[in-house]
Amino acid sequence: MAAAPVSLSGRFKGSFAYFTIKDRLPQILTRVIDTLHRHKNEFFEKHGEKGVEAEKRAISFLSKLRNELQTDKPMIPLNDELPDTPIWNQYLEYQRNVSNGNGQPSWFQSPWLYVECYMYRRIHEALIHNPPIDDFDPFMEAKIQSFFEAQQAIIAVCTYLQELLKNIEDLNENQLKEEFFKLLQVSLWGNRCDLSISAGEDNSQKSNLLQSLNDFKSFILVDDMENLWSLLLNSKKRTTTKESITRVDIILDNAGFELITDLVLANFLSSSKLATEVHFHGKYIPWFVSDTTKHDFNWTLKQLQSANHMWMSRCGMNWEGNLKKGVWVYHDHMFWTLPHEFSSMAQVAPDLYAELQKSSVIIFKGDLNYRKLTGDRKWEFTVPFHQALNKFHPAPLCSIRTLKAEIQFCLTIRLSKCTPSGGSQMQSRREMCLHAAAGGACMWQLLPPPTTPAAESEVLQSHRVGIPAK
Ligand SMILES: O=P(O)(O)OC[C@@]1(O)O[C@H](CO)[C@@H](O)[C@@H]1O
Ligand SMILES: [Mn+2]
Repeated sequence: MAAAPVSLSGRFKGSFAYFTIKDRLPQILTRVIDTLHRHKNEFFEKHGEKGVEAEKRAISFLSKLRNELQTDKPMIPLNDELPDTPIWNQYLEYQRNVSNGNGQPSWFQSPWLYVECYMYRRIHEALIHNPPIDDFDPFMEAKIQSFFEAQQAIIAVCTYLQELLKNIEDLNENQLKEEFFKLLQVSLWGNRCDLSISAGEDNSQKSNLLQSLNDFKSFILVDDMENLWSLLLNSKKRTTTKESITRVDIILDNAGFELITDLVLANFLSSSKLATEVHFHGKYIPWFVSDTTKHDFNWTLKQLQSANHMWMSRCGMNWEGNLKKGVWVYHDHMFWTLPHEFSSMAQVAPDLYAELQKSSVIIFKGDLNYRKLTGDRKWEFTVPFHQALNKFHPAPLCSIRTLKAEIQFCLTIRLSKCTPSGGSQMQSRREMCLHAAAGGACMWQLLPPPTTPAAESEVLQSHRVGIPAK
């Protein structure tokens, strides 16, 4: 197998990576600094002068970080006392070694995936170093605002779910499949509500997404929901004895509306008995502005329970009940907030890899997870997705992602509404590729780890067009 290509990086001027590091990451850092400024009085009320002093030190730390970023300074080791610090500093050493003497690892020369993850870990370090504000989540305000901005959309999906649950026992297989496909797409489009791509600007779902699914269908040129359905249905049919289980793992992405869509999907999987267990995986620290932490997950359930809308509160009660009964489990392993490609998981976090091997299917939500699945490298579009996983497959996996970065794979083309520049005709299953456009959406399904080359050819489809307006 050919060596993996170079990583996407800010050293490629004009790339999305370059634009992100040059413009968007400084914007996000500035927004964090402004947030700390705006909470000065709260820190004083809660902690007195100590809180104000801590706020000043954190702002000074973040201003220095922003200057390092904007002037392409070398990355420096972390020096807080968190359990992941040695792993981060080992990774910096690794980057020094692989930089082939091209100087120190730095913001515009090192892999985009590393520097972007490193920025969020340095933001956390700025707070950790400054008690008593060390437990402050600088993105909390934006995540809460995004939740409340999406109230109508949340009411719509919670209402839809509760109406559906009233007669879910009476649905035949086709009707169940139809509902499954709908809720998968709601979860897909929920991924547009990401505050990192918007650099913290409001990016919440305002309208009832269920009414737009048909309009959005053409933005998913090819999806593989059928195979995902077959995998779950076959597993359900095998789950006749109480010993065997169907476990679905959802690697969460953004809090707010996207988290609600993932919980709605999970509720449908449990109530339809397509899954006997659902495991959620959130982030260990505040991450990529809107990614879900344990606090966000629990806050969301409490917020729903106390909502003055019957179906929202019913959802919140049911979901908390599922967690208490153990049919739902929440995990937040620190691996998800390390810079590593997922192909390193078996070495770096063997416990997590072993946990995921218990899954019947793993659903990876969002673009960052997709980038880590494929190493965020300059792959040719025609490279088999399975190859890009670089032997990472603890279980059958599916990536549901709205495209926000250049990386993209086409494996087999069943249908395409776009042709590469030059209008080439449909080519053989593995030759045609769609040139990366700005945005789009994918449903990805990786079948159980292929045993034969032929099995691999059954693997993925993907296409892209622009992401539809909300
Ligand atoms: O994982 P998510 O929430 O779908 O997206 C996170 C994200 O917007 O952050 C990066 C830009 O800063 C993008 O690569 C990536 O899409
Ligand atoms: Mn995210």
